[in-house]
Amino acid sequence: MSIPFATEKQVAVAAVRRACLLTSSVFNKLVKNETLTKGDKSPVTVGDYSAQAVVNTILGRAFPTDPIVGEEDANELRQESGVIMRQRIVELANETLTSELGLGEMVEWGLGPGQERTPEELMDAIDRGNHAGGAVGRMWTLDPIDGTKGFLRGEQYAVCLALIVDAQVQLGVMGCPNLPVDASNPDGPKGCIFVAVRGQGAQQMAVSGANPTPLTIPTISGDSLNFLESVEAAHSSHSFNSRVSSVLNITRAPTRMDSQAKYCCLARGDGGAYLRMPTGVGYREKIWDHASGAILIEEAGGIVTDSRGSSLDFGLGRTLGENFGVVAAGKAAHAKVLAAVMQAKAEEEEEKTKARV
Ligand SMILES: Nc1ncnc2c1ncn2[C@@H]1O[C@H](COP(=O)(O)O)[C@@H](OP(=O)(O)O)[C@H]1O
Ligand SMILES: [Mg+2]
Repeated sequence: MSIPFATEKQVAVAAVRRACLLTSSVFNKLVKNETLTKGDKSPVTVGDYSAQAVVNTILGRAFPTDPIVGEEDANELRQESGVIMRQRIVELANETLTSELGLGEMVEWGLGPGQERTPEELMDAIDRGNHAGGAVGRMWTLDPIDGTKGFLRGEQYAVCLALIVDAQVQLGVMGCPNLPVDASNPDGPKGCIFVAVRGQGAQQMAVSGANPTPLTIPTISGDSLNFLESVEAAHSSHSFNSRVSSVLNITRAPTRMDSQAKYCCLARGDGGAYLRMPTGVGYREKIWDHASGAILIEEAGGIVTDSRGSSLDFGLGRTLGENFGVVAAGKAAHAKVLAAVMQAKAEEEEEKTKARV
C-alpha cells in the first residue's frame, strides 16, 4: 500500500528547500529598489516574490490542477514601476530553478540546467497563488517569506507551504533558514526544515535533508512554561500576553520571534506555548500564516485553537474568517493556557467597564 501524500511531501520539501536557498542568498543583502510596501502597509521583497515564483512553478509542474492560495501577487511587478524588481526576481527564480542540487528531482519536475522560464511564465506562476480558497477539494497554501519584517531585520523568517484537502491540513513543510538547528547552541549551525503529514508525525531535518529527527512536544510542568510571541506588537498584543503570564504566575520573559518559526520552536520544546492575541478589531489571520504550523503542532502531539478555544477553520477562504487569535501548546498545557486567556480577557473587560463608569 502506498504511503498517503508521499509524492506531495517529496515535492513540497524540494520546493521549500529551493526557496530556502534562494531567500538565504538575498538575506541581509537587499539593496534599494528590492523592497516595496504593499497596500496593507506590509513590506514585500524580491525574496518573497521570487520564492513564490519558484514554489508555484514546481507545484504547477507536479500538480497542474491543484489551486494555490499564496500571499503575493504580481500586480505591482507588471507595472512600469516594477521593472527593476521584476528583472531581479526573474534572475533569482531562474538561478534557483536551474541549479543542479544533485537531489535527484530535476528532470521530472522541470528543474535543473536549461530549465529557464520566461518573465511572463514566472509572473504567471506568482499569480497562480490567487486562488480564493474554500472548503472543498485540494489546495496548497504558501507564504514564501513569513515574517518579512524579521527577514529585513536579519532575524527569523520561514518559507511555509501546506496542502489542505476539504478544509483539513494534510501536509505542512516549513523552512527556517536562519533558525539554529539546536536551540541550546544558538551560535551553532543554522537552517532547518520541519515536515508534518497527517497521521505520520512531525520531523525536523537540515535544509539539505540530512539528520531527520522526529519531534514530540515535551510535557512542560507549570513552573517552566513560557510563551513564544511575535516581535511585532502590532501583530499580537504583548500586553495581553503579559496579563496571561501573570494569571499563570509565569516569571520567565516571553521568547519573541517572527514568523511560524514560533510553531517550529514549540514543536521541539523551545517554548511552552505560542500565544497570538488580536491587537484590534478587523484583522483576520491568513491561512498561509498558520496552516503548516498548525499541523506541525498537532503531529508533534499538541493542540492548536483560537483564543476562544475553537478549531482553526481553513475552509473559509484566504482568511481564518471565524477565528480570533491563536493558542498553541502541548496537550497537557493547552487547557491551562486557554483558561488563563479567558480569565485575562474577563479581567481586561472588567477593567474597561470600571474605567468607563
Ligand atoms: N494586524 C495584524 N495582526 C496579526 N497579524 C498580522 C497583522 N498584520 C500583518 N500580520 C501578519 O503577521 C505575519 C507575521 O507574523 P509574526 O508577527 O508572527 O512574524 C505577517 O506575515 P508576512 O510577514 O508573511 O507578511 C502578516 O501576514
Ligand atoms: Mg506571513
